[in-house]
Amino acid sequence: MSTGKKNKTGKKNRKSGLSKWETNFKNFKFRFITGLALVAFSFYLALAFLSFFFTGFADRSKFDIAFWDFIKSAEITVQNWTGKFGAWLADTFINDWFGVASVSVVVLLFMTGIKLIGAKIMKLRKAFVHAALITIWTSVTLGFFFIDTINDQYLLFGGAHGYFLSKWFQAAIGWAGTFILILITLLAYFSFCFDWFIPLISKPFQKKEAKSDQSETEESTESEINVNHQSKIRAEEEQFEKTHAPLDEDLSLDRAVSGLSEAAESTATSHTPVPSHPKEEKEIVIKDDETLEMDFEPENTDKSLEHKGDEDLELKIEKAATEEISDHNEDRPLGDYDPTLDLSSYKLPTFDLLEEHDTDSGQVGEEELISNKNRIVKTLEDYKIQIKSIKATVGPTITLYEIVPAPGVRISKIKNLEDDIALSLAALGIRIIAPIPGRGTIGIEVPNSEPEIVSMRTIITSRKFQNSKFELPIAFGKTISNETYVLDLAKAPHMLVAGATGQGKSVGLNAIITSLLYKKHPSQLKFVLVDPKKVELNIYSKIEKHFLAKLPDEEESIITDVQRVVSTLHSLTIEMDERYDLLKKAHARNVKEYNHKFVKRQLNPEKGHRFLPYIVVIIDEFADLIMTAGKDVEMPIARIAQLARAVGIHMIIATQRPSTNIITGVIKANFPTRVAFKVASMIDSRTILDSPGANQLIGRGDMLITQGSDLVRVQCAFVDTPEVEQINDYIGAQQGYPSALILPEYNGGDGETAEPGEVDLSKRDPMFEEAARIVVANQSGSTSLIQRRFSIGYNRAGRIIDQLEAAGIVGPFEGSKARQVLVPDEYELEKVIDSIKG
Ligand SMILES: Nc1ncnc2c1ncn2[C@@H]1O[C@H](COP(=O)(O)OP(=O)(O)OP(=O)(O)O)[C@@H](O)[C@H]1O
Repeated sequence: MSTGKKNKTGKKNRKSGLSKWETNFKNFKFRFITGLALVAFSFYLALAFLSFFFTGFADRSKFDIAFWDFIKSAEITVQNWTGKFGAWLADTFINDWFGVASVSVVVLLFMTGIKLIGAKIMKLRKAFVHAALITIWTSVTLGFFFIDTINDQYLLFGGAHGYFLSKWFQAAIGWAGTFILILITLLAYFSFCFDWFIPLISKPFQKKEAKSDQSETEESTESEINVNHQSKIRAEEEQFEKTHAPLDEDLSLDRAVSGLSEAAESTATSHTPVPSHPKEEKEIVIKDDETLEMDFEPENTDKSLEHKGDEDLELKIEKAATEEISDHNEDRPLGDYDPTLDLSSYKLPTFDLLEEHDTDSGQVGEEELISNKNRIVKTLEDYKIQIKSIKATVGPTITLYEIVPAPGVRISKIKNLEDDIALSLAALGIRIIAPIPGRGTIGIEVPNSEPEIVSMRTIITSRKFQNSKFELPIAFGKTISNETYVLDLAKAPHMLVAGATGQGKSVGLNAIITSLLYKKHPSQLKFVLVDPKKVELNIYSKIEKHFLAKLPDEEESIITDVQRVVSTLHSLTIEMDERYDLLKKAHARNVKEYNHKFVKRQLNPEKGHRFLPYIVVIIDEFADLIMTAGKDVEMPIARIAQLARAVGIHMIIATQRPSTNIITGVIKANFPTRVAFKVASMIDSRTILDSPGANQLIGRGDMLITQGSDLVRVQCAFVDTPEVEQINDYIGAQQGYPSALILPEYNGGDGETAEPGEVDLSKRDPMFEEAARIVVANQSGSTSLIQRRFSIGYNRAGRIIDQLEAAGIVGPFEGSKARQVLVPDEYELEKVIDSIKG
């Protein structure tokens, strides 16, 4: 106790005036009062300025004396409503400095004031930069236009700054030059600051260009036709032959794959009508139709009928049919499939949705470092441990002191002094790493007296995260050496997160989701969110149509009910099996290879292939779940964890209670990446990390991460709930898919077990035959395939499968695997169908 007290007092005395002031400033009341004062002062200044415009003329002669003489003298009075001080301020700002543009000072004072009070407005740094630019520009511009009023006005519109600067410009580049400069800087400012500005001013030019392009084409087409009519016909004939040449099978399949994704760039570079986007494609084709019909049909037909009357024309009309042109274009080799074209206008969240939290805090002073070093060295000396050198690495919340002990010192001796060192430093959360793997030193981690908050914004904007080539990059925070820590969930491949209540687990989960949202397009990633507490993850329901996956007919996209969790997990195992089948058919080893082949159009969607988004399953409060559902959730989780990495399904499970009955051996064995926030006991730490340490953390996002052998201490990035809300609002406001990604339905296996004898084949589903053909063509008897292909509910698809089984087309139910198809080809199938009809 007494050591602590003494230490505290000592520290207080050592604090410089400046840091005391900083501490006060962090104090909410102090900020609030300062804010109020600034707002009040801004009003005062505004009144002073306003009054100056009316009273400045009357008061102007009084400003000629020195400031103090002016203020002190009781005889001098002014008409300005804000008295002599206000009058003097207004005169100085307006006449001596920036003229009317000085109003920006009032605005800035007001904004700073309300920001300190707690209002959420634009970033002050940004406001200052804009205000400075606007003030300088306005002052020079007014100085330029009112240059002649200098002698006969009490008011300098541009202030002395504007007057002198514009005078200097005029002398240097003349009045025309100055005028152009003023105009250009204004346009540059608008172009730089407002995204709508450049399109707005370039629009009229583009229209003209487009018009002249069109008329040129029309003209040239006409003259071409008139001048070289016969050669045009020949060209058309050749084109017809080309387009009607037998189609390569792959190409025709590719065309079906293409859907929305025709090469967009080709329209930009080529004058030939190449489809880009469905809309554009239509427009271009229609335009061509019109041109062609105009050129060939009415005019030429008529002309030839009138003047020529030969058979050529008939031939020509047929061959100039528009479909041939568009066919020709479709035959062009297609570019890569781009899954993001589904939502082509989707924009990743912008950085300004994230806050910069308290960037000024967390400076570790040299004093603190030296004092800690001395204490460490002294404690070691007290126990007769000599050291060769000591080095400090300052992290955001922790400083690592690395010691090289003198030869002959036993490492275990230092390790045993953990408590003594903690006592001498009067600090919690001291951790000794003896030795630091691969460094040959002993590390002592000491918490900083003023921990820094690592803002999510700094981590997301970091080069390391932005340039990351990881498939599923997670920006967790900063390591002890202040490096951004990014982890690839695709390689993790499953993660266990534990931490006692209030130690930063929820913030950690938000950081994980936020990182992925900042990197991935909705077509590339889906979340399955399980939140038995019902409050933590509910915030993400706004992005249901972009990033969430759920069971069919499920209303809520965030799963809170235990029974639904069980169904969802089983559904995920079905999805996993289906994905495995697809990978097998595609001869791909993992989802990355598979998607690469799909993107390169080497896989045919007609055969059931589809782009596979990553699925990240996040289960919060896993303990609650396992206590209620036990093996029912443990088994599917274990199964997914064992197998799903290759097919792009990754799990993150979080728990407050990392006891062995919750984190069972099966779970632990399949979750190699472990993240521990501060936990209550060393046993908990061992359960989660297989080593102690998590019990010695300092909380508030301090965490240990292991991906196998080594343990990394990371300060988790802080992302506050309002920021997460803003990101969700931003994404939610954009166009999404019609619904969340629908997972295969699972109904406890009931739907799959109808006895073949019970099925009446005379009451076949109208889609029976078509379904049979699809099943045989794909050689896969899966209910969800039928569900997807016909957009029908699970029950109906299940009934069709039962009928197919009764007809001997598919085999019996085989758990979560697709049924075997018993008919080898369509020829055989037709025979089966005929016999049923028979
Ligand atoms: N990375 C961080 N940086 C700074 N402060 C943090 C960080 N993470 C958490 N905190 C602080 O700790 C508080 C509790 O965090 P959080 O809500 O994540 O705890 P939790 O472990 O999820 O608790 P519970 O299990 O009860 O939900 C936060 O409100 C915040 O003030």
